[in-house]
Amino acid sequence: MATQFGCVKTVFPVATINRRVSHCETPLLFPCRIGYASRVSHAPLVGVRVSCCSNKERESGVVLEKWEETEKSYTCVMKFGGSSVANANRIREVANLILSFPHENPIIVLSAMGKTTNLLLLAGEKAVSCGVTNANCIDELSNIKDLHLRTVEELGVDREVISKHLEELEQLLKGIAMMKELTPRTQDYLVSFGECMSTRIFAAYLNKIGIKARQYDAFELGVITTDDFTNADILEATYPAVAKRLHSDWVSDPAIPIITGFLGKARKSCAVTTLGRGGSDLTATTIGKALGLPEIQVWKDVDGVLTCDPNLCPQAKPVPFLTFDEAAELAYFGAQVLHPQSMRPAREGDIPVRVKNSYNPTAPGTLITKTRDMSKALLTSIVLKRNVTMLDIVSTRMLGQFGFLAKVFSIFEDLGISVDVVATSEVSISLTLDPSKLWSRELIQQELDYVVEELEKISRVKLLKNRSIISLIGNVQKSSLILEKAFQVLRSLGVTVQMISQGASKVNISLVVNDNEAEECVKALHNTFFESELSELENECIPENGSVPALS
Ligand SMILES: Nc1ncnc2c1ncn2[C@@H]1O[C@H](COP(=O)(O)OP(=O)(O)O)[C@@H](O)[C@H]1O
Ligand SMILES: N[C@@H](CC(=O)OP(=O)(O)O)C(=O)O
Repeated sequence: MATQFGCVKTVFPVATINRRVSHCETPLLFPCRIGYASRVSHAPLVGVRVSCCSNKERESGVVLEKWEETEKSYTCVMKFGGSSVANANRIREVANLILSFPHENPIIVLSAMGKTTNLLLLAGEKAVSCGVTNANCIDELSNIKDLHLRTVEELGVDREVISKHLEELEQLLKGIAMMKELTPRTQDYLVSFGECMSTRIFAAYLNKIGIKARQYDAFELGVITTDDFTNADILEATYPAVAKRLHSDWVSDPAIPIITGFLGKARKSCAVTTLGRGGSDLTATTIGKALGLPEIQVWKDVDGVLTCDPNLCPQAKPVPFLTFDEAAELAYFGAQVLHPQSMRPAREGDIPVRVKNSYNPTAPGTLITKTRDMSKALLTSIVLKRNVTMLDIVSTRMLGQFGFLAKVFSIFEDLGISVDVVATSEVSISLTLDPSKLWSRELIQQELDYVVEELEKISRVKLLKNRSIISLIGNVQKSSLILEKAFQVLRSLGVTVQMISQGASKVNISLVVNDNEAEECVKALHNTFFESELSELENECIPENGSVPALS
């Protein structure tokens, strides 16, 4: 698969090329075989290619260097989620999909097969109370074993590639049963088996069919994180470490890297960490930034980012273009399709992210870039976050008292609780708390009790549970029109909005309503903004004749 290139005669300045590729108006990056080396890359300048350096580019007068013969290096990251590699058949299809881009040298990031992460979490929970002798009989363990052993058999690869992991997994569950506890650290180690096995199977399969591949565990590759088990943050040291390792392996022995998504290594304890559910997207964008690659692809089971969760609105349509800000907001406010932090490295590296469907590779997908033409955009997507807790906090002191907001937020900071949506007046604040922080049931009540107790020292507090945030992501320059339409819909449903907030990012308007009304609201809003005839005119939708991004 590695393509040798002829003698490269000219090269354009790194920054120019980087800018040109990243800002490529046409989203077709693959056919545009521009030499690429990135100013954000931590890798040495390699892989410069010139097969299609157009005249236009030459005329820009930036021919600077002569290069010796170079071998092509990595060209993009392709991340495949659990649904894309759910069984042997899917693995074959993904391998074919990768092969269908013969001129690319991708870096592959994989999630665990299918629902393996959920099964591992359930197995861990059961192990806590099942007793040591029953630990090897946990149903979820059997399901995981069946799936992985069946897959290696069907693919015709040696079961040795995962047999040690399956044995160790069983031992680990026995250990949890013996200890009768599952700490966040152990939980991360437990779920890491999913990605460790899927990548080993995939790499073995590629090698079997003659494509040279090399498996990497992210925690050995240089993905360094905080010690916040179950939700670790990637640290800066990751970028040079990953770039150095992947680059030197490429130079010494080129092979397609198959890397575990979702996992990292804690800086202090050196234990395995996870990046939060759906964290493989973040692994992909991190690697893309580390190597300064021209494109990051995340392959899912939907035709890109949609106008709404398709489980909620089956009529949801793909959104062809998004900005990093829109995608980040959408992910942060609960759209499962992207990990909330995944846009950060892509934005920092200014690397386009393409969301594609591995079940329907010819669908154009969604292209996420720094900027896009917003002149026709009204609403991009509607996102629902359920089971949110809202706090109404009214100062008991006099009007004009300064420092009230600071005191309130310092209480949240002390408790490590994130706040999602905020609306303030001089003497009152309404805010919603991030439910992902409220991880275990007992802790929720404890935490909330403590928050209220602390806040009551300076204010009157009303705690309102079972609320939902409906986020309207789009062109907030047109907020009057968005709100006019939205409130018409909500009024016709007889729904009272309890809080409204326009994000500083200027791409999001959040509305808080009761949980039991939220779904109906989202469906009606989606119908008005995306399904009616008028909405076709006001919103950007995929054109029928498809002048939208496509892969070569
Ligand atoms: N706005 C949205 N656009 C696309 N998919 C969404 C959206 N909101 C929720 N989803 C759900 O996200 C799923 C894809 O995300 P995920 O399951 O994390 O993919 P993968 O495991 O393949 O990485 C879809 O199957 C869909 O049900
Ligand atoms: N396997 C992990 C990480 C991940 O990113 O998965 P997926 O790409 O299937 O959402 C999870 O389920 O959270």
